[in-house]
Amino acid sequence: MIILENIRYRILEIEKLSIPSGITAVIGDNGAGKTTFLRICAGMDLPTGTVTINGVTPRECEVGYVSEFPDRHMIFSVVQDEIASPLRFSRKNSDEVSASVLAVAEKLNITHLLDRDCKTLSGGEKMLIGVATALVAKPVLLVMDEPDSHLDPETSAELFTIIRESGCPHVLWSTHAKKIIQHADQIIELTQGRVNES
Ligand SMILES: Nc1ncnc2c1ncn2[C@@H]1O[C@H](COP(=O)(O)OP(=O)(O)OP(=O)(O)O)[C@@H](O)[C@H]1O
Repeated sequence: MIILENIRYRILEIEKLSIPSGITAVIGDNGAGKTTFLRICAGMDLPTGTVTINGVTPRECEVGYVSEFPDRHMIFSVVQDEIASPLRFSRKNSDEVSASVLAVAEKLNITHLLDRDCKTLSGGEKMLIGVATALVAKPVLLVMDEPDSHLDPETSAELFTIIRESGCPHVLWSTHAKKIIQHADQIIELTQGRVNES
């Protein structure tokens, strides 16, 4: 369970919100606060109030974050090094890193991209590399900020199935795509920084 209490941060004002496990679609108009909400859930920004994921703060557990603009956050030149980065930074041994990178690349059907230069990828390919990099360390929370804005509907639907099958306990998926919203386990709708009660 993700629990937010007494949150005040920029546009956000959330008294109490409990998010069960599963895929949660985060929706709302432009400027409603979706990215701000995702960033505090991921522990990237620290609000007034508390955010916990299964009883601990986001910074005390493994969180994978996929930005709306994943190429802005890529730090390595070659795709496989980029995907490997969370594991290398946590000093996993190289055999384990290689096996995990290959496994996540196979799941996302991107093995043909592993040797490519990140700069040469299309927008959709960069998004899939961002998802692979976020998933490789088996996060307890996967946060994705409008991944479908760069993906064609078919790839977006495939991504939904892959994420569902990944076994990641908590997924926050900001989206405007009706199909994703329909298939999510729950929906959080934001209006000017507040959660709509439904
Ligand atoms: N660093 C910041 N400082 C001050 N205000 C900010 C900052 N970042 C975002 N905002 C404002 O907070 C509001 C919510 O922004 P946010 O990016 O969370 O919305 P969003 O729902 O993700 O929007 P979109 O769908 O357009 O991406 C906007 O009015 C935005 O201008």
